[in-house]
Amino acid sequence: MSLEVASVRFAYRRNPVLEGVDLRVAEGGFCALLGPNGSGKSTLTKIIARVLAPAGGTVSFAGQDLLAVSRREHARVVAYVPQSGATPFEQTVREAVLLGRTPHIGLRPTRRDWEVVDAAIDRLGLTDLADRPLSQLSGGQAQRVLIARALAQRPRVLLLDEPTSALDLRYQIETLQIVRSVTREEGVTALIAIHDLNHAAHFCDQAVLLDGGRVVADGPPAEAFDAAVLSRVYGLDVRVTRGENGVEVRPAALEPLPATATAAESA
Ligand SMILES: Nc1ncnc2c1ncn2[C@@H]1O[C@H](COP(=O)(O)OP(=O)(O)OP(=O)(O)O)[C@@H](O)[C@H]1O
Repeated sequence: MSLEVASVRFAYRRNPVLEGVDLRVAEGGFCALLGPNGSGKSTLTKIIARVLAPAGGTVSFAGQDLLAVSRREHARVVAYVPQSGATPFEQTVREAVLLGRTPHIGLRPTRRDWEVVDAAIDRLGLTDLADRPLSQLSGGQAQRVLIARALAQRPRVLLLDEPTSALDLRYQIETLQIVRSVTREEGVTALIAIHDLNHAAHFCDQAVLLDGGRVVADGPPAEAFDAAVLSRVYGLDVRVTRGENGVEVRPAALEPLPATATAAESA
């Protein structure tokens, strides 16, 4: 059982963005979707989330065609955390997270639904903010609400589009730990668009690198990260080191600088 994307093509008007993308994430896998700005990461996650329809290709999970099932069935399988969410009116955190239960709820939420909601709120460290309106949250707190909503959905596939972009260091790490534990403990399959190559290498078991509308590297990060490929794709000279702590990517410009005389010394 796996999430499979095959030959997916997409263009915005006449601007082709995805030109035959193939990838496969094993059930319970945690896959990083990497690539420079504009390489199509968001577009691909939106296609899997059915926000956009591809011009061609297929998306399936466990053999089920995710582009053909009903919206409700799709929402039972796939949860999507967009880059940022609309905060329409004075909805509270708890009400916003309850929206994640929509595909499971009958006429009204049950006690069990509220338990799942409160557990997701607790997991994202939002308990103290549960009754606060979304309009009164910081950017990072609002981002954590979107993640809690996706977890409350209890999906089989979790798609996250740069979910840590507004988070401080502690919550970046905690969020990635949470997603990893959801994959490990609950067998959820996760695909995360992310810019930090080192976070991807540390937390994910697969890295897929997009460039020019195609997949140019795919595999365990330690194998997929190649200095020559990354340098070409990002247009920046990078070094890749492999040590006890796994693989690490560093721009050559961040290598220690040669010692230079200070202004005071040379005066
Ligand atoms: N709504 C849109 N209309 C037209 N072009 C778009 C639209 N959304 C994105 N694009 C273009 O499609 C390409 C891929 O964008 P996408 O947002 O998928 O890239 P990305 O890899 O997620 O980028 P980033 O790292 O900056 O978030 C870019 O060239 C972008 O300008």
